[in-house]
Amino acid sequence: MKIAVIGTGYVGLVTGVCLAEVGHHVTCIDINEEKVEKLRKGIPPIYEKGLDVLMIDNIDRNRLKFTTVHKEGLSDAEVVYIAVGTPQSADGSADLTYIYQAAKDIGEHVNRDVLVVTKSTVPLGTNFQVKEIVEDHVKGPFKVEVASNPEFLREGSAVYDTFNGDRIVIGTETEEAAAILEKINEPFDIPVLKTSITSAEMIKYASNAFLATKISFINEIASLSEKVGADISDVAKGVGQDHRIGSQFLNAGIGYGGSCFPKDTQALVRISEEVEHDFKLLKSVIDVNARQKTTLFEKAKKRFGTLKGMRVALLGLAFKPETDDMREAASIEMANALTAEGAEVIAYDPIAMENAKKVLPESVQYAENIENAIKDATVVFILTDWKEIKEKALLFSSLFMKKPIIFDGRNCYSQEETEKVQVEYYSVGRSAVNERAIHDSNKQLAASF
Ligand SMILES: NC(=O)C1=CN([C@@H]2O[C@H](COP(=O)(O)OP(=O)(O)OC[C@H]3O[C@@H](n4cnc5c(N)ncnc54)[C@H](O)[C@@H]3O)[C@@H](O)[C@H]2O)C=CC1
Ligand SMILES: O=C(O)[C@H]1O[C@H](OP(=O)(O)OP(=O)(O)OC[C@H]2O[C@@H](n3ccc(=O)[nH]c3=O)[C@H](O)[C@@H]2O)[C@H](O)[C@@H](O)[C@@H]1O
Repeated sequence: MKIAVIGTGYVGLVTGVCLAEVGHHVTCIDINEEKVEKLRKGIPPIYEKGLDVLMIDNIDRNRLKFTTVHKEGLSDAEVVYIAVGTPQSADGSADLTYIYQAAKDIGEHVNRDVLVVTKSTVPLGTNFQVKEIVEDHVKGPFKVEVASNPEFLREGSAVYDTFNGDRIVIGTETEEAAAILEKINEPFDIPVLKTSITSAEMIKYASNAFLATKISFINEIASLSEKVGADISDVAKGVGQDHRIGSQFLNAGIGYGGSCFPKDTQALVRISEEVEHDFKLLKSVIDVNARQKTTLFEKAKKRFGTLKGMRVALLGLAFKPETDDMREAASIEMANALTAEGAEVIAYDPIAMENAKKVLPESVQYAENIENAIKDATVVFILTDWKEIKEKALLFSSLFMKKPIIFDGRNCYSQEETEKVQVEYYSVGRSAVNERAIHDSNKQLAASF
């Protein structure tokens, strides 16, 4: 089938490449010339495992093209996917500027009957607006159908998720539109759920809101566990073993970040307000997450009094491992707080450092490896649980730091591991390790003055 994809971000690019991989002829359109230039050369502008190989292969097979010219991609497309961004507006709602522009672009350039498929996460009712805009701009007696086909991929495993998703949700007004999308997706061999457009739009927000709720819930239990002396790792394991609850998304930490949970939870609260529904639970989820982001910094302040003048190693900058995405990453708030406090920050991330430079304070220094970040640091903060960081941070801290102190926002190590290597260790939802010994020696030191 001839398919156009508007927007070549995480979703659009992965969708385009994977649709080409299963045999469709895909033209990806983006307004960003620099991006398209790279894409044409087979260089993905984002870090996603396995994407480059599939991209090059499908460009070579002539099934995948990239352009900045809408007409080129849209004029003979039978199906057009919209995968542009829907960022958060100042009032928390989803900003639909790019969606409306894409709809206008489609209307102006399609040259036949068309099915417009929205992959972007959009508030309820948006697909009907898209239909109206496309219809208002088409230059012929063409039939316009719309479908909501929300995306559930995770960054870092986007290609894998596309081929191994739990479900494909197809929301349409007609059976014919649903049948086209079913046919397109047949090669993926993933269960399809057909719904109305509005239900499909809701499924996406409800899924992200539920996952965010799970995270805030376990973070609340973590805070409580610290206070009563329980260990959140054991608690989460025990809770998750009940398969009605499930073990995924029960990792306590420094709160959820990324390009979707923060904006989609806010957007759903705004959607609720518009229909006079007070979504109390979701508002609390958001509040808990905001508080969670500061807990590690507060712990360090409590431990040291002030971090002024201290050299702090920040390990892991991306919002989660296996991605270079810095959107709503915990490292941003942490680097800002540390810098405002007067600390000297030296940061390291295996992949995200170039993107980090665009959003972290200018004074932040960057180390080329973990060893260099840790070497002269007084304290280490772990913010992203990259495999490399998990493997090296504890060992290197114990080897290279004069008095190793780690604040771990991702619970990378067991209490036993840290006890063994004599590192003063603070994590989330568990008691501090070696704290007493250090405090005792501090007391002795103080007494000697
Ligand atoms: N990033 C993710 O993991 C997921 C994102 N989503 C949703 O998918 C949508 C897209 O997200 P991302 O891919 O992260 O966005 P992104 O911001 O990475 O990419 C969007 C792309 O669209 C392009 N664009 C904007 N207007 C255009 C136009 N009129 N014509 C052509 N190109 C245009 C931009 O230049 C940009 O390259 C959002 O609604 C997001 O909530 C859904 C599931 C997963
Ligand atoms: O709509 C979207 O964009 C996507 O949002 C999330 O995917 P993503 O943001 O890529 O990453 P996740 O793996 O879900 O992690 C999100 C955040 O939650 C945090 N998290 C995750 C799991 C957990 O147990 N604890 C926890 O703190 C992560 O560190 C990260 O900051 C969803 O998992 C995808 O299904 C969805 O398609």
